[in-house]
Amino acid sequence: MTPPVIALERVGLTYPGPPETTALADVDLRIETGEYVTIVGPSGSGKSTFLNVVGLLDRPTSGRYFLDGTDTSTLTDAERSGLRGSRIGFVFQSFHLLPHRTAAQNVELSMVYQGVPHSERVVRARRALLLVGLRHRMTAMPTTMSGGERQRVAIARALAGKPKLLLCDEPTGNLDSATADEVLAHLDALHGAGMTILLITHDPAVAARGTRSLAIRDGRLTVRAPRDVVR
Ligand SMILES: Nc1ncnc2c1ncn2[C@@H]1O[C@H](COP(=O)(O)OP(=O)(O)OP(=O)(O)O)[C@@H](O)[C@H]1O
Repeated sequence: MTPPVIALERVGLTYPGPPETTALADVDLRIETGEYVTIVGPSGSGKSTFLNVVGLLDRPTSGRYFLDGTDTSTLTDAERSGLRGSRIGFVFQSFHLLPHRTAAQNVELSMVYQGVPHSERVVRARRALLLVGLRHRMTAMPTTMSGGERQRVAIARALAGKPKLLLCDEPTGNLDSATADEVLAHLDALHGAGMTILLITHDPAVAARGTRSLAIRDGRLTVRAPRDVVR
């Protein structure tokens, strides 16, 4: 049987401080392949902390986290980095593109760390950029691109690494609402093609795009209504 992409068992994270702060408490969550899960919460509710744990950037201080069936608590930092690079694609609010590289180079360079040979990097980058509708912008510099185009490059970059999980942190936070809709439509299409997506946001309208929506408050997850009830 295929393990869930994500399984969190009573995961908690307390920052030592001072003052000591419990940012995540007793989080249980399973995300199966192909789900589109959104987590919505106000400022300070624990969204970044949650994302950092799921993205293997921070270690929980209690509980266990399985990624694709691997118990991440038993891994060294180097093993965690390797797993992160091979399984997770990140999309951030502020795009994080290299300003002096073309769209295609930005996507290609993301695969260097994974050890993908140059010729394959070129092919994969092209394919990923086509997938997000950027055939005509492959050689453009990020500074000449709109916010929506930049975010689509960032999505292409995340996809090129062939991740099992796409982790999106406020992916539309820097975009006007029409552009945000375009980017969300691309995420819908990726989900339709089978990608597993976990998206964190403070915006309930963005959260409603997921097929399963959870709320986070004071570091605790609670269930929200599914997409067709929220809309
Ligand atoms: N490095 C840290 N050390 C101590 N406390 C922290 C640290 N990072 C976050 N916190 C605290 O943990 C709690 C959760 O913070 P977190 O950044 O995860 O929330 P958030 O929902 O992402 O907020 P925002 O939407 O404003 O980014 C808050 O009380 C915050 O002050």
